[in-house]
Amino acid sequence: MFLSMNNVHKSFTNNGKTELVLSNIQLDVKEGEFVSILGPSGCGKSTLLSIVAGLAHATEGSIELEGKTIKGPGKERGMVFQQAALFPWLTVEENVMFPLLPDMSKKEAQQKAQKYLQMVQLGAYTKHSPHEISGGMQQRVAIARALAMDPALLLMDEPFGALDEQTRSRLHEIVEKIFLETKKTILFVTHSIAESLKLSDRIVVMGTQPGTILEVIELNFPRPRSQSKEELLYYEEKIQALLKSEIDKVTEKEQKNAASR
Ligand SMILES: Nc1ncnc2c1ncn2[C@@H]1O[C@H](COP(=O)(O)OP(=O)(O)OP(=O)(O)O)[C@@H](O)[C@H]1O
Repeated sequence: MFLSMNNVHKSFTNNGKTELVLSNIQLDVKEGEFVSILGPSGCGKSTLLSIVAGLAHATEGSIELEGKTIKGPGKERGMVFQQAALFPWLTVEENVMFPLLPDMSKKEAQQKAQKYLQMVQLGAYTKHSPHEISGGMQQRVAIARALAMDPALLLMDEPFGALDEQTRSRLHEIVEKIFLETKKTILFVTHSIAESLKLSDRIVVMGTQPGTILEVIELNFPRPRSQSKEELLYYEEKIQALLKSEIDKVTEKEQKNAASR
C-alpha cells in the first residue's frame, strides 16, 4: 500500500491532564488517490495530517509511506497550510525556488518555478512580491512551491479555509486540474462537505472526542463534478447526518466548559 495508517493513537498532555485526540486510526491510501479528511472542529484532522507530515508523532501505532515508517519530515511529502506563509522579501518566483536551491542550480530551480507557477496560472506574476497579489494567489504560490519539490504525497491542511467562495471555487478547478495532470496522491483536510464532494475519490468522515474514523465514503463520479448533481446530494445528506451528532457533542462540551468557569 502507498500510505498506511496503522492503529494510530495520539494524546496531548496539558497542565497534567492527558487528552486522547486520535483513537485507532486505520486507513490505507492508494497511489494517485485524492482522499479528503472531513470532520467537526477539534476532531484531530490537522493532528493526523501533522503526523503524516512527520511534524508530530503518534503516541501509539505507525504510519508507513511506500513501506517506510514515517519518523520525521521528508522531501517526499509536500505540505500546504491554510496560510501561504511566503517570504515577504522574496518575489513569487523566488519563493518557489527557495526550497529547491540546496539541491539544484539557480537556473534549474527557476525553470521548475516557472513550470509550476504556470500550472497554478500565475505565469504572469513571477516577479511580483507576495503583498502585491491576493490571498488566493498567495495560496496558489504555496501550492506551486509544494509541487516544485515533486513530492510523492501532497498534504493540504484546509488550504482554502480562509478564502471567499468564488476564490475557493477557482482554486478547486486548479487543484482538480493539477491532480489530473500530475497524478499526485493528495490528502486534503477540510471542513467543507461541498469541497470534499467536488474533489475526492474518497472522503474519510471523522467523529470527535476522541477523533475516530466514522465512515469512508467512495465517490465514483467523473470529473469535473457539478456540485448540484443529484447523486452527490445523496452523499451530502449522508455526511450531514453523520456529522450532526458529532457537532452536537462539541457544542455540549463547549457549553459545559463555559458553565464550569
Ligand atoms: N500541540 C498541542 N498540544 C495540546 N493539544 C493540542 C495540540 N494540537 C492540537 N491539540 C488539541 O487536539 C485536538 C485536535 O486538534 P486539531 O487541530 O487536530 O483538530 P482539527 O480537527 O484540525 O480542528 P479544526 O478543524 O478546528 O482545525 C484539539 O482539542 C486541540 O486543542
